[in-house]
Amino acid sequence: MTRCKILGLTGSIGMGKSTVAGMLRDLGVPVFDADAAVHELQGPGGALLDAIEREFPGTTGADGVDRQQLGAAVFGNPEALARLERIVHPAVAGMRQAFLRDHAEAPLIVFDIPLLYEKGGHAGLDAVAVVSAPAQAQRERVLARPGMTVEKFEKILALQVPDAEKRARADFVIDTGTSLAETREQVAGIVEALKREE
Ligand SMILES: CC(C)(COP(=O)(O)OP(=O)(O)OC[C@H]1O[C@@H](n2cnc3c(N)ncnc32)[C@H](O)[C@@H]1O)[C@@H](O)C(=O)NCCC(=O)NCCS
Ligand SMILES: Nc1ncnc2c1ncn2[C@@H]1O[C@H](COP(=O)(O)OP(=O)(O)OP(=O)(O)O)[C@@H](O)[C@H]1O
Repeated sequence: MTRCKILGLTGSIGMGKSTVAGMLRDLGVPVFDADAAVHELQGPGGALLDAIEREFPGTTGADGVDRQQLGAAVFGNPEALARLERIVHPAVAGMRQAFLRDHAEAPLIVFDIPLLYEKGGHAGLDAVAVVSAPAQAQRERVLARPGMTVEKFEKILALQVPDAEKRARADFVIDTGTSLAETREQVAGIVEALKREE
């Protein structure tokens, strides 16, 4: 039996990573979603609420973490963000290992990791795919989201490895500046190539 292959999926804010992750799931590929893991850990009854409340008093409640408030505390404050990451990242890594154990029989699995290049999460990956679109499309998508401001968007962009660098480092670039059908075709091509490869 050959070992299960692991593809890392990443991309900057608004580049279409969640949409592409959905396309991969439609093709039957198990996808571990790091963002969903964070939401679970920070949601109602989440395992990290006590630790977050101790470090950032007043940012949690019955509904879990107040993401607007915690985001305001950490985006633009590197020291605070580092404190939050020390709480969140080890817990996410544990969930990822459990997912891998649960899907060890699959020929291909995907780790959807928004901050793969920022936080150096390459270990153990066979390849990385970066989801990318022109900067103008990214900006329009992000600013259309409820609760997003130009200021918040720019703070987040400043924290992320530039798209051009991600593209240069990736094994595959998935273009989401085109139609959904064209993107779906690219995704299917990558899945086939990885499954074929020894
Ligand atoms: C501060 C929090 C609560 C804000 O939540 P909110 O729903 O407002 O934003 P969201 O999580 O959707 O992030 C918005 C954008 O910021 C980026 N971002 C989030 N955390 C970080 C970070 N630590 N470093 C750089 N960019 C980040 C995301 O990739 C995304 O592009 C949340 O981002 C968080 O807990 N971050 C720390 C944990 C982490 O590193 N998560 C990233 C996925 S593992
Ligand atoms: N060809 C395409 N491929 C992917 N998404 C597309 C495409 N064309 C338009 N879109 C739209 O762009 C948006 C991308 O949002 P999505 O939530 O997938 O981004 P994301 O990278 O996961 O964002 P974030 O990192 O901020 O969570 C969606 O509304 C999607 O419908």
